[in-house]
Amino acid sequence: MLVATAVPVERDAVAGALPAPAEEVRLPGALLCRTGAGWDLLAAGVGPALAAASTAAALTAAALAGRPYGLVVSAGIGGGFQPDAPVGSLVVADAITAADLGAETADGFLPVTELGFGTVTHRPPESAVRVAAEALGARTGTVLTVSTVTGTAARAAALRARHPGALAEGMEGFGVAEAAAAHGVPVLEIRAVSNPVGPRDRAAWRIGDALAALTEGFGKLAPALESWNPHDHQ
Ligand SMILES: O=C(O)c1cccc(C(=O)CC[C@H]2O[C@@H](n3cnc4c(=O)[nH]cnc43)[C@H](O)[C@@H]2O)c1
Repeated sequence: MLVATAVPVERDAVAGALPAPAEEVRLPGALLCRTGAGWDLLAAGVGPALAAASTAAALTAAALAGRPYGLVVSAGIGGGFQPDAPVGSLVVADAITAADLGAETADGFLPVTELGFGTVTHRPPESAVRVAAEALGARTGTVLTVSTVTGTAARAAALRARHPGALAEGMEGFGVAEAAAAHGVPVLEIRAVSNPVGPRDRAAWRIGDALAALTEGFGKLAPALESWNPHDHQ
């Protein structure tokens, strides 16, 4: 299993739930933290492009070593749409959607798929989403990937109008999912809500609480996913 977070403090929060010792493995474009429990952890960088590049490097290295990953988990803190995803709660993505990948037109936003390109949504295996959500006691819904953190009520409302099932937003999930899809590896995204999506209010961030939720969550998630069959993709 590969867990891709954005920054080292998120990676370390996940590592806090897994058995030591951890060994560092330097790869071209990625520094893997290998736990003794079959989980490789990667601080893949902030934003979808760097997260995709780093995750792809780790996936390629594993494939070339003849030990391909069975699952990639994009994990980290994120913004929660209120009131459905309160600060401190965990969200499991049933859809990982690039919310700002497209074109702005006089008639509104057009996703790249309507321009004839690529994809804007990856859907994690239903069975893995179910197992993860039950283990975590988390809600499931769309997690949006944005390149610009939402900072106004108007933008939050526009995103919710376009994606009524959205519970959270982050900046890496879609990039990690693109890399996983290119390797034919299933993907999950887990967000621990550190702040509400909406008007910028740094005083309202609860990063420590979200990181603690991530550690507590992975303590339950890891054993649950270890018994998930990666060949059962439904
Ligand atoms: O300066 C701000 O107003 C601001 C608000 C929220 C987050 C940031 C970041 O720079 C953190 C980006 C980092 O954390 C994840 N994250 C956390 N909260 C959000 C959010 O509300 N929307 C999108 N991403 C968020 C993200 O995945 C990055 O890794 C700054």
